Amino acid sequence: MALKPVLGKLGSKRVVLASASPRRQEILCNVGLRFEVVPSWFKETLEKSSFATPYKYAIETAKQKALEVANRMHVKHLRTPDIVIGADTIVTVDEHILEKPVDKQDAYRMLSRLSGKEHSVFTGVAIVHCNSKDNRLETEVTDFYEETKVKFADLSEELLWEYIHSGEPMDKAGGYGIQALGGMLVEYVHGDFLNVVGFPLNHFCKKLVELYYPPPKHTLHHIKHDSIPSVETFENLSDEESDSSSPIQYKDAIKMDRSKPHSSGGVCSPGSSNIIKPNCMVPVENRNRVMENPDKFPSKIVELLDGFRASKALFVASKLKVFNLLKNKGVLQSVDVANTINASVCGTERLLDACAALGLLEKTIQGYSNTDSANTYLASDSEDSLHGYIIHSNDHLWPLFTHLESAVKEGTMQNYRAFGKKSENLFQDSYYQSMEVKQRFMAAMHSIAKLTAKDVVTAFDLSQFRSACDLGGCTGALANELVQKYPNLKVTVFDLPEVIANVSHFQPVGQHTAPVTFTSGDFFKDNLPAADLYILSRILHDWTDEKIHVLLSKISAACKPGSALLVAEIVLSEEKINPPRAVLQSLSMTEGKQRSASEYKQLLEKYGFTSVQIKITGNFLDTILGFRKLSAH
Ligand SMILES: O=c1[nH]cc([C@@H]2O[C@H](COP(=O)(O)OP(=O)(O)OP(=O)(O)O)[C@@H](O)[C@H]2O)c(=O)[nH]1
Repeated sequence: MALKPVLGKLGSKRVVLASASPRRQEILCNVGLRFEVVPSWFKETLEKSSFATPYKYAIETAKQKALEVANRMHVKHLRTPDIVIGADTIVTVDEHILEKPVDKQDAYRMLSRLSGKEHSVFTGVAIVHCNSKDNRLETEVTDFYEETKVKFADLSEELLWEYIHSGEPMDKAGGYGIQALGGMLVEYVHGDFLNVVGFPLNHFCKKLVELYYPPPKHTLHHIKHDSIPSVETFENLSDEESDSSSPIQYKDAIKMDRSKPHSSGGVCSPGSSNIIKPNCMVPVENRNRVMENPDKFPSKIVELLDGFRASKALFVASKLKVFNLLKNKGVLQSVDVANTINASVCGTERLLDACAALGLLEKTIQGYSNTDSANTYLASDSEDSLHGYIIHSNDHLWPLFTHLESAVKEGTMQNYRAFGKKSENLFQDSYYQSMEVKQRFMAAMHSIAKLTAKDVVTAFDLSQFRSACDLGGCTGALANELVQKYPNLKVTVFDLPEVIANVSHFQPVGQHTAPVTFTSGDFFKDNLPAADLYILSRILHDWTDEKIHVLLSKISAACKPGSALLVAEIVLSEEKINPPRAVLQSLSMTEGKQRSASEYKQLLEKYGFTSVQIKITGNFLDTILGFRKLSAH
């Protein structure tokens, strides 16, 4: 039986993966499930000894992760999901439960314990169905676990340390990643390979079928209680539902995944955003067709190959304000859209169809209409609109990326080739002197800051601070979110005079919190406003080490003991290939670079900040908080 009908049913539901694990995201993306990623804040601290078996511990942790996200989305953002999926992977050996190592010594302890032995990997999974009734959240939990046995070869000390120094063990249960370098440690695997990687896809798919297509009552006796339903359960679908013309055959899908080690890269990893991921946005219908014969068809490569067309369709539809029009009018035929946007009917129809194929619009016999996601993120007048950033991507990033080959050869930004101007200092460059370019840039920063601000201000409890200064805070979007969350906090935005001169039309109307103060200056040259908390959001990755030295030295000097620095950036995985969003951003060849968690920690410590904590939100931006100690190095 095919999986397509189940995915079709889920296509109309708001599915959330409560996990920051890029592997889980990739595994689920690969089967064509459309979902959002909202990493759980649940701390994995349940008392292990209170569980009769290790798998019960993994299941309970998975459940708590999913419930935490369901509750948070319901209460905080009033966006109740339909389904939240949580998972937890653990390794057991000699009656010990191993989770992710806390440091290299811990990784050493784990790996030497596993050396030469067989161990079990358990992943507990919870599927939480949510329903909001009278503003109260009702949940129904389905859970299960999968066990896989893995045998390690005898590991020499040399190999063990070489592996640990690769950085790979740190975010992996048991301290190894079987899908990558850690595969060299393994002699055999008995059971589901993907279960070891972090998500038992086979069992999960069966569970979905069981939930959405329960077997007719008279066949129930074929299924043993508390066991995985047999594959035959798939046959319970009617002909119509199981559409044999485009099957993702369950066994084939598993075969494909097992035969190829999973790279942790991929388009669907965290860091892209808290909205549906681009390649998950491809409608289920199309994905299934592409994946029809996974062994013979390079679907991922084809998706990447077509990616530029998809991006450009989004850019042009945004530029022509198609999403605004459909938000205001509801449903329109292509001819009406064409007339309003002053474009050809045939061209408009092709564009609208492309947007529908990409899952941005819906197409029915009545015409075209926005999806919820388009109303929320693509119409320029929406609260959470990404319009500014999309236009910036089209007008600024797209020309730069057409010169990627030169950028790679020369290792420099391609502003001169793309715009005929050099851009050493953004706002002082003649290219940015144009009011239109300046405002477009600010609109782009504003839309990203608005989208990310909530995650940044809630990542840590900042209630202990009395004053904050957002350095390079541009339109004040983050500052405004800060004063909403902490009404007693006095927030100053410090940015270049040219920026401050243009902030007025980005200010929220009808906000009843203390106003944010805007101060102009150059954070490399001028004195910084006094504050207990300094914020650098999306600043550090753009500058050279020398400039960062100047900036962090100034902040460090301005900080009193107990003050802190909050950095918001996309944090790279230690192997530096995830999330792809950060890695792809680097291709712009700005003077700066993206950094991993350990690099940010080292950087902050170098300038006298201690107790550095890092929160991976899995959304657009991660956060790093460090406290100023008594004396600087
Ligand atoms: O061979 C491999 N084994 C395990 C992994 C990865 O290890 C982690 C397991 O940790 P956990 O279940 O706690 O999940 P987190 O990463 O903390 O993400 P959540 O936000 O879901 O809690 C998991 O990422 C596995 O993928 C591996 O990659 N290879």
